Amino acid sequence: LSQPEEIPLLLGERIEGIAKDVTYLCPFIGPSRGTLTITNYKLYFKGGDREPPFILDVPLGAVYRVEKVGGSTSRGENSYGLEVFCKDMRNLRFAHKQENHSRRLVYEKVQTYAFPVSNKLPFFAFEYKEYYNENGWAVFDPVAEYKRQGLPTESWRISRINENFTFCDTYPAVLAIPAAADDELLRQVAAFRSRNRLPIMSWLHPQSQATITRCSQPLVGVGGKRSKEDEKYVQMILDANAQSHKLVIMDARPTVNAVANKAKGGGYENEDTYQNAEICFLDIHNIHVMRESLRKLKDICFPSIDEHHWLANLEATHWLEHVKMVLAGAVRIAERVEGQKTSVVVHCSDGWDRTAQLTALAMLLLDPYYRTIRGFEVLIEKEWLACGHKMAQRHGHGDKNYTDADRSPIFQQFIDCVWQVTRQFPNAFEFNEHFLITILDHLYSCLFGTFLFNCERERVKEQVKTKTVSLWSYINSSMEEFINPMYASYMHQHVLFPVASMRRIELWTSYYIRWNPRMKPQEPVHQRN
Ligand SMILES: CCCC(=O)OC[C@@H](COP(=O)(O)O[C@@H]1[C@H](O)[C@H](OP(=O)(O)O)[C@@H](O)[C@H](O)[C@H]1O)OC(=O)CCC
Repeated sequence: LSQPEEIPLLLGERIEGIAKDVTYLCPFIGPSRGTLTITNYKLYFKGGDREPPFILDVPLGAVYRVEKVGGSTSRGENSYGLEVFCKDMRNLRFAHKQENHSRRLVYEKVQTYAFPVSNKLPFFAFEYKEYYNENGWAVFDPVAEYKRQGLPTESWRISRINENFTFCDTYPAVLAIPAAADDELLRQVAAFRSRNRLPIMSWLHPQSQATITRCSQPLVGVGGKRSKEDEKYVQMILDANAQSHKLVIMDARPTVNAVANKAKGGGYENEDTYQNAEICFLDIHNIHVMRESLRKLKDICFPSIDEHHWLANLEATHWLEHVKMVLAGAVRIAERVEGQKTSVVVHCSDGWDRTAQLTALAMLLLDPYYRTIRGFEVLIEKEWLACGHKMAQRHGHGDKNYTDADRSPIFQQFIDCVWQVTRQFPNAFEFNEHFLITILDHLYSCLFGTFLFNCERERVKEQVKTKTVSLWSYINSSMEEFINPMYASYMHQHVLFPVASMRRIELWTSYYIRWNPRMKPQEPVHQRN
C-alpha cells in the first residue's frame, strides 16, 4: 500500500492522519481498496488495487458534512464507514474495517481540518507558502480601475469617506460618487439605505456617460418614509448623465418580496417621490430559493441520473429558469445603458447578492475589458469582493454548520451565467471553461486568500494580501492553461446581447455532472442464447 512520501504535499501542508486498508465506494466503477490520508488541507485516497491507481484529491474546504455510516453491529459488506458530503456536487463513501479504529481517526481529522473556523484554527491559506512570480494582489487597484473607466470627471468624484470602513462597514474603502454630493449628503443618503449601502458607481459608459450604480433597498418601511436627501442624490446621478432626462431603478426582486421587505423597514422607491425615475422589478428570487434549487439539481445529478425522467427532473429544480432570470436582468440593464444611454440604479434587499450578479454581468456584456482574463479578475475583485458579497457566509468557509440558512450559491450562479454567455459568444472571451471551473474549485478550497471573509474591512483586518496567496497569482502564473483559443480580437470590441430565453439556456454539464464518467462502464452484454 502507498507510503506517506507518495502523497503530493503543498508547501505548508502536513499529514495529519493515515488510514490503510480503506475502501472507496465509487458509484460508477465500484470499490477500490487503498489508503486514505488526511492532511491539514486535503483528503487524499490512493487505490492500491488498480492500474493506474485510482486517486481522489479533495480539498477539505469543499467538504460541508461528514457522517459515520454503520455501527459496531454492522455486518454487511462495506456497511461500516464514512460518508463525506461536498460542495462541488459530489459525495464520497468510504468503507472501513471495524477493528483498527481507522474510521474514528479519519472522522476526527476531517471534522478538525475541514472546519478551521469552528475549531479556532487558521485557514490553510495562512499556512500555504508556495511562491508565484505573479502577484495576484496587484491585479486590482480601485483607483486604477476608476481611471481606466475615465474617472474622476466633473460629474463623478472618488471619495475616501469610507477609508476606515466606519461610513459603511461592508463597502469598499474607495467609492465613486456624484461630484455634487458632499460628505454630509453622503451620510444622510446612507442613513436611508439598508446597512448604509448607498448608491455608488459600478461602471461609466466611455462614450455616453451613462452609468450603472448599485445600492441596497431604501428604508421606506410600512409607513412609506421618504428621504429628500436620497431623492436629491438620485437626481444627481441622473444629472451626471447629460444624454438622458430619465433614470431607471432596477429592483432585482419579485414585487411580493419587495413589498414584504417593507415589514422589516425596507421596501422600494415610490415613483411619485423619485420624479424622473422609472422603477422596474426583475423578479429574481432570494438566496433561500436559490439554495434549494441547487440542492435539487445536485440530487438529480449525483450519484446517478434517471434517464427516463431527466428533463422533467431538471425542470423541477427551476435552476435553469433562475439562471435565465439573472441573465435577462443583466441584458435589460445593458440595453438601457447602451441602447438608450440611460443611467441605471440596481438594487435588491441588501445589495450584495442579486445586485452583484446584475452589475457584474451587465459590465461583462458592455465592456470587453472584463472579458479578458485580468479584466474578469478585476470584475470579481470589484463587484463581488470589494462590494461586500458575503463570500465566507454564503459558502460556509471553515464552518461546520451546514444547515446555516445564510448559505447560498449566488456567486456560483453568476459564474454559470458567465458560462452561458461564453456559449453564445465563443469568440468574445479571452478565458476558457477551465478558467471558470478553476475559480469555482478555489471558491471552495480555501487554498487562496481571494475568497476568504465577507468584505474588504475583514480582509484588511486579517491581512490577507500579505499573509496569503491570491488565486490570481496561481492563474496568471500559468495563463496559457486558461486561454480560449477561439478568442478573436475583432469580436471583443462589441457589446454582447445574449438571448436570455429558456431555449438558449443550457445545463453546464461539465460542471454539474463533472464526476460522472462520460460513459458508464458497459454492463456485460448477455449473449442471447
Ligand atoms: C413579514 C416578514 C417579511 C420578511 O421577512 O421580509 C424579508 C424577506 C427577505 O428578503 P429577500 O429579499 O426575499 O431575501 C433576502 C435577499 O436574498 C438578500 O440578498 P440580496 O442582496 O439579493 O437582496 C439576502 O442578503 C437576505 O439574507 C435575504 O433575506 O422575506 C421575504 O420577502 C420572503 C417572503 C415572501
